[in-house]
Amino acid sequence: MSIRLNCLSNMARRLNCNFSQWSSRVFAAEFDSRCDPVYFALSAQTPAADEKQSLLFQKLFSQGKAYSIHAITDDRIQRARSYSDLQDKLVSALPKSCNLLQLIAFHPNVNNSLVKGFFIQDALNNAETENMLKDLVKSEEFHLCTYVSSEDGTLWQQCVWSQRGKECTDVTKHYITVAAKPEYHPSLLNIINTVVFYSFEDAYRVLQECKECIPESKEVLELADQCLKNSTKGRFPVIVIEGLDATGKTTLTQSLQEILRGALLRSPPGCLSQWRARFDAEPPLIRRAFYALGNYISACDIARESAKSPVIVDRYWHSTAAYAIATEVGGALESLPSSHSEVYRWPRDLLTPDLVVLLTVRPEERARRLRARGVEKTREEAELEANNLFRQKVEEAYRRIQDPACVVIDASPSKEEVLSEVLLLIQKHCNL
Ligand SMILES: Nc1nc2c(ncn2[C@@H]2O[C@H](COP(=O)(O)OP(=O)(O)OP(=O)(O)O)[C@@H](O)[C@H]2O)c(=O)[nH]1
Ligand SMILES: Nc1ncnc2c1ncn2[C@@H]1O[C@H](COP(=O)(O)OP(=O)(O)O)[C@@H](O)[C@H]1O
Repeated sequence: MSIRLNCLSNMARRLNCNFSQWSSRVFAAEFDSRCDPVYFALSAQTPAADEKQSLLFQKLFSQGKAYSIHAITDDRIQRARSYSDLQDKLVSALPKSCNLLQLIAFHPNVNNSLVKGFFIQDALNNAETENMLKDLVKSEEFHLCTYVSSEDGTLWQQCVWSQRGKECTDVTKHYITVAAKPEYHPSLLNIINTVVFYSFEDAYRVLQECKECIPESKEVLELADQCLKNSTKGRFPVIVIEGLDATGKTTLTQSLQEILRGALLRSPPGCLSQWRARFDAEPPLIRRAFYALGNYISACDIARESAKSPVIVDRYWHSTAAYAIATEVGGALESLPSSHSEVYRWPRDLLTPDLVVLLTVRPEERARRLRARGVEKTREEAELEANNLFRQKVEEAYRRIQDPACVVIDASPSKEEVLSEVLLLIQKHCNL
């Protein structure tokens, strides 16, 4: 089967669907964030013998008809929001006979090359599925493919894409081949300046790009404009208390404020509280940029207050980075970036605290305290409750952040015991 690449590339260019971005990528179809994805790639030529394809066939293509769909717009805000909307639409509209997998298309070892989409297995080969997907493609900038096996059992991808209602009628097929498992889980390519931000400018730029679609961004940017980008810490110590919900941060920080006669601050700062729920509803790119700017605005308050007294902060950059990394990185705990990875690097332009204390509590004790407190959990905390692996990833990401690293404290004992241990720590680290 000769592949008419030239024709396809010309057509792709005409349809603003840069074909080469697909043919040179590896695809990772993830059944469950707890196990390794299945990796495959497109091949312009049919390899002589590809016995491994039968494994691929078993895992991905033997469950009825298969499709893949990706948002292809170059606008990262629109792509992030389209992906989030697409997920909601697929979950609600796909026939029950379908199995929905996350599908990542990426260039191995190229940061930010990752395009997220979905792989759909339709066990009953339901015509309704294809019609529903084609309707989706007609309304958005999506790249829709179907997968077919020919008489000799080889697997092919047929691309059917649309440019807002103009469906391409000429389909071309590409041979699918098994791809080697990359050195790192592909989600690691999507962390730096996509879900974790290492400079004020990078976070600020994301919200600037949101001004049209999220008007509240303008007010957040105005507050960020008022903060000094490189806030310099005053002469008094700055102590950050970190930990999952219900580890005792609020209780401890209030006691520390009284005893040290200090200022008690938090991130995101109170001035952003009114918009928190609004940005929590946005995809990670936007949400994490919001929390990142919250840290810079808090840093401005910390700089001012630390000129007058010790400052205690309830959550700061460790929370922002740990939750973002743990949410983004799929696969087992081992998939997390290694301890020396640059993703754990403190932002050079963010005020650095003198001491960061990470409170840890046994899961059952934490659950007891959450119940006792009775406060509504954030979506992320509900996820922590349900997903032990996610909780382990958040805690491990906290521990891997350096400069400054967390000092880990077992916060299971009584409030008084935890308080006295942390006071000793502060005395030792901050000469207070
Ligand atoms: N503060 C903060 N929270 C984040 C961030 N990223 C995600 N979150 C979520 O927001 C939740 C905590 O929000 P907070 O306002 O700190 O709630 P809280 O009442 O201080 O939580 P606890 O005091 O830990 O119970 C976390 O459990 C995460 O689910 C971040 O960068 N900063
Ligand atoms: N050391 C402790 N031992 C027992 N209960 C605690 C302790 N610290 C806090 N609590 C209780 O656990 C619940 C959660 O504490 P809180 O300070 O709100 O945690 P966080 O701010 O980390 O979410 C509260 O009801 C609080 O009274």
